[in-house]
Amino acid sequence: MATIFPRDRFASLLGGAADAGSFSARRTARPDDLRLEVTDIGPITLPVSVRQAKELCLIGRPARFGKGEQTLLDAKVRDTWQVPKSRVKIDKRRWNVTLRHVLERLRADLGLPEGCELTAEFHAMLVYAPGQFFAPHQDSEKADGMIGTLVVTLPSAATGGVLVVEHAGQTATYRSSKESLSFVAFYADCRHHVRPVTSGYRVVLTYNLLLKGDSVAAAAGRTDPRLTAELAECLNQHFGDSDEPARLVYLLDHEYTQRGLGWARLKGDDASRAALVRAAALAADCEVALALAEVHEQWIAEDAEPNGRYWDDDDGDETEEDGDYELQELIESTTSLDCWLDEGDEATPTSLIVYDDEVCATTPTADLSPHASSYEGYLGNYGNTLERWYRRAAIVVWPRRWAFAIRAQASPMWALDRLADLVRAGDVAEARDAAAMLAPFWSVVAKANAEQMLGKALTVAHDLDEPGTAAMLLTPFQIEMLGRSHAAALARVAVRYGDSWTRELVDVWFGRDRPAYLASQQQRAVWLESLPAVCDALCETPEDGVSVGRLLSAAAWTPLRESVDRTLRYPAPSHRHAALSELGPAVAGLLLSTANLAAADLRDEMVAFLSVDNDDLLVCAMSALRAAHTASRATRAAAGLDVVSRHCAARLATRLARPIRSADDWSIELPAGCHCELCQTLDAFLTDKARRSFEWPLAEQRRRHVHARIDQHELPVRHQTRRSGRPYTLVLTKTEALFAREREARQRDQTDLAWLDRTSDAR
Ligand SMILES: O=C(O)CCC(=O)C(=O)O
Ligand SMILES: [Fe+2]
Repeated sequence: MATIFPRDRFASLLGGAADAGSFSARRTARPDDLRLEVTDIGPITLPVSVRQAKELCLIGRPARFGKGEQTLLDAKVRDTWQVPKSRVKIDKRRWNVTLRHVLERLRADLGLPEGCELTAEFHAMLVYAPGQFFAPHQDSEKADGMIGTLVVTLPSAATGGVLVVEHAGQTATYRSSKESLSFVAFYADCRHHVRPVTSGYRVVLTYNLLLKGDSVAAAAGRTDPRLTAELAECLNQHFGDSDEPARLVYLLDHEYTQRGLGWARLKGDDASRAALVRAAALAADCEVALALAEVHEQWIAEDAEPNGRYWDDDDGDETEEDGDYELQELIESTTSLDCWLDEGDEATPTSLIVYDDEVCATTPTADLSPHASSYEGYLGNYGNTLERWYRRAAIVVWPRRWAFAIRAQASPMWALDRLADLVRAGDVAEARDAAAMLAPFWSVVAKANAEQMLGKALTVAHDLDEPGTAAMLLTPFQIEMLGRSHAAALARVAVRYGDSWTRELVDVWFGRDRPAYLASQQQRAVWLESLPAVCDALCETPEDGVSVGRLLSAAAWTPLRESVDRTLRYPAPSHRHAALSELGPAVAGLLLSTANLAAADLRDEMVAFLSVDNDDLLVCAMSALRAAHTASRATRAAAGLDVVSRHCAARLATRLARPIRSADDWSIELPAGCHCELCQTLDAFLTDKARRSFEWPLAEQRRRHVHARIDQHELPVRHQTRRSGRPYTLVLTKTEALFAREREARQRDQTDLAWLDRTSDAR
């Protein structure tokens, strides 16, 4: 026998409990209850005559429909006449009594508890001539408190024009009456359509349905104590006595927009179920929140027989959105929650993924209509897959003893605020205990908004006065998030917990254990450029910010030097130089930081690294000097940049002192790399001053090796293959670029040297 999990029993008890309200309902009234006049036409007689209906069409305008924020006109979606509102006059005295009466019954039909009230706000008068219709759609919530739509159909001899309303896989159809006024109400999350009118004219008044009063509070008065106790028992079993924080997420049946979500405004059965869940939670010492859920399901699906009809019959039990596939097996479902409202409707920004073993629902998600879907067709291992996204509302329940952990998972920022509040109130011990509860999940949840949380986290970590918990709180962050605004808090926390604690933290922030791709080179470089400002701020803190700054810069140097070393090994000179030049500002940032911090050891190490005789490194050094140029002369000197500048100048001068290549010197240097017999032949040709071209019979593989060597190092040599004879002949020709490049290099050196002369006073 399959086990029934407590959470499933919970959902099924709730399913049986509700008053079985419907998502739509109909009531009727006598035609004399409506006295309606339209300007220029006069009183409308009921049943509506064809003559008056035609007159209404003549003064009508094509009706628009809402799509997102827009209202559109498209006769393929909505084809009906709308009579201008200003022309419609209804005798209110009589009509309001009828409406109140009808709405009171519809309230009950729709499963809304006594004690709350439905009111209707006139929206539009519509006339459907033969052939006119309105394709499937969902009404937008046009006002706060709007929970549905009321359609009042005037009696007429029309046929067709059936109103079809769908919700959670169920369909209701409403034909208009020849004699009575018909009132159809449905919730705003129902898809509905009007089928084409086949003969005569269909005339309706549409209303926005508003809910007055608190639907959940009204239902609360009528909850069955026995059922509440059973539900509470399910909660106790679900949570058991384990120490792991857990939730129960009960998915409701109706859809809500962010604007429309609120405890007081739950629709239909959701209201009475929510009242029960709240009562059971209270009995089981749990807390609750209302949330919006996005459910993503992935199914294995199979192509189905196409049925080819546009207007589906209502009695078919398959209500697939387009009927061309059938669901076979659920591969995966993920539920994420946002927009968390506690019992007082107070909102907490949330972004939380919940696990399947904490989710339950009375109506399975697959019975609802997805707001998006994509059919992948055949996909490797799985065959055809279908992905669907649904929006549902959810009630989240958790034991009060885990309140802090559960809320912290939903909103880490809230957790930090709460810890700060506790500290401020003098409850440091309680704050410490609460913070310790975050340990199992903090590194995962804090990553989401880490950037905005670092400042608060530093302060809280300091105030807890507990090194282990403080380190746990700070571990999820990355060095690139640290800005000058964090300096004071960082210095304070470092002084409080000491050197080796800080060193450990800084290492983690630099991603010692983090895959390299997580912090891109680019982000790191930008951060290094900002490091002097961070160090400035650190130096200004009353605490010992300088030693933190030294720790940071020392930790930054190792990976930066490795980047430079890696870049030096790029074979193509153009890439190598571009990348080395890009690293210059980061190198400058770090060097300037050493000046602020008087970190002479690190400075000397960096200066020595930059001052070796290497033409490639010169590119990086020049770029660093240019980037640091805006710093004051004293700072540049303290950063050792004057030494770097002198080294570059000397190296440039040496290079410029070399004789200019004579016009008949065609020798080219082949960079080291390969010593194979082909490369030796190639080298002999390249270094030969006199030879410009070389005809070299070579088989394909061997030709390819030679090509690769030439291209890899961007040598000024053209390679062509003459496709005659066997093997083909590789024709190598040294190009004029050899001379052009040398001229350009010399010019660049001159410019650089002149710039150094202008900008340095030390020479
Ligand atoms: O004409 C009807 O019955 C429904 C009209 C409608 O769906 C709307 O105005 O949004
Ligand atoms: Fe509608």
